[in-house]
Amino acid sequence: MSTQNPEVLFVLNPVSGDIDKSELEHTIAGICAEHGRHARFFHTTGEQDVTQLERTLQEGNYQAVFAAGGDGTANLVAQVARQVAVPMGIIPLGSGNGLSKDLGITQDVVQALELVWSHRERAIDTLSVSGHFSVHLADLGFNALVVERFSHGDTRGPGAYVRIAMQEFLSYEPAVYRIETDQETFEGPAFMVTIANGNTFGSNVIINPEGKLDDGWFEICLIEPFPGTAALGILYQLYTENFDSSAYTRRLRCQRASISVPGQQQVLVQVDGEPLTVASPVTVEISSRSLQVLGPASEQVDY
Ligand SMILES: Nc1ncnc2c1ncn2[C@@H]1O[C@H](COP(=O)(O)OP(=O)(O)OP(=O)(O)O)[C@@H](O)[C@H]1O
Repeated sequence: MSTQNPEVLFVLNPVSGDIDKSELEHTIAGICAEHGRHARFFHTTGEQDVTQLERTLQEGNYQAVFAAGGDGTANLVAQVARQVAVPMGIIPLGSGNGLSKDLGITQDVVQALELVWSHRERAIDTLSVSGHFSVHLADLGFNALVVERFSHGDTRGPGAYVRIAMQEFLSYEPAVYRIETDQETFEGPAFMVTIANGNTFGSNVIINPEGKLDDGWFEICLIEPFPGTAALGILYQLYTENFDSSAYTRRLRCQRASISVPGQQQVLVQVDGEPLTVASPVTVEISSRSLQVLGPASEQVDY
């Protein structure tokens, strides 16, 4: 169907966040039409989405592309949007929606749709984690294991993370990591090692409070092993509250890094919520201001 109105593509993930999205297309299309935009939809399948989305964006003439899902959907849209140079926004419809929170995007779906006609466009950094695109947070260690278990479970939503974390914690043994960055070297045990472009996990844990999405740097945030007496409090904080004042946190700020687990050929890494097994060492590189994003027009936050 041809239209005079600028077209906006919405990438809908039908399974994200355990949210029923059956009425959503109708709502989005109606609100967009009221504001002189023509909404089109791309439904993710979980298979070949990068290739299919790239083709869809190349064949169309889209003013913007919106990820309507969680952080995995935002990662998919970001890697393709960057490739085809179309700005992206996020309609938060996942379990955690960490990147949308870092961008100051409201978690109210209808309000977030205002980004279609009222926004501030900015360029943010992106990362390559052993060749895998990351725009938000990746990690090795405990959280990667929880994400991997979560991905095999049949329940989505934040409650499932907490339940799995509690189960896994009881038998978890922190590994020893060797981290070489362009600034310094660290070697020692860690409970988890987060590679942070952004600040905040979907659970609202601020793992990297000083990080900025557009400063050309990323942070490696370590949570070092903690005594058993502190365990429950830390675990609770990690999945429910801010975690920026812990005595067990260390940060390495850098532009390049290599992370290995001595004695292991392969390691489990979660990248923007997706679990992957990659060869050790894990290499991390930054592409400065390589992705155009649409944040709130009123947003004063310096990200
Ligand atoms: N049609 C589909 N059927 C099954 N899985 C899908 C489908 N479309 C996408 N996926 C999978 O959904 C996952 C991404 O979900 P997403 O991260 O957006 O939501 P979430 O995990 O609920 O939220 P968050 O990451 O914010 O916690 C990817 O693993 C992707 O392969």
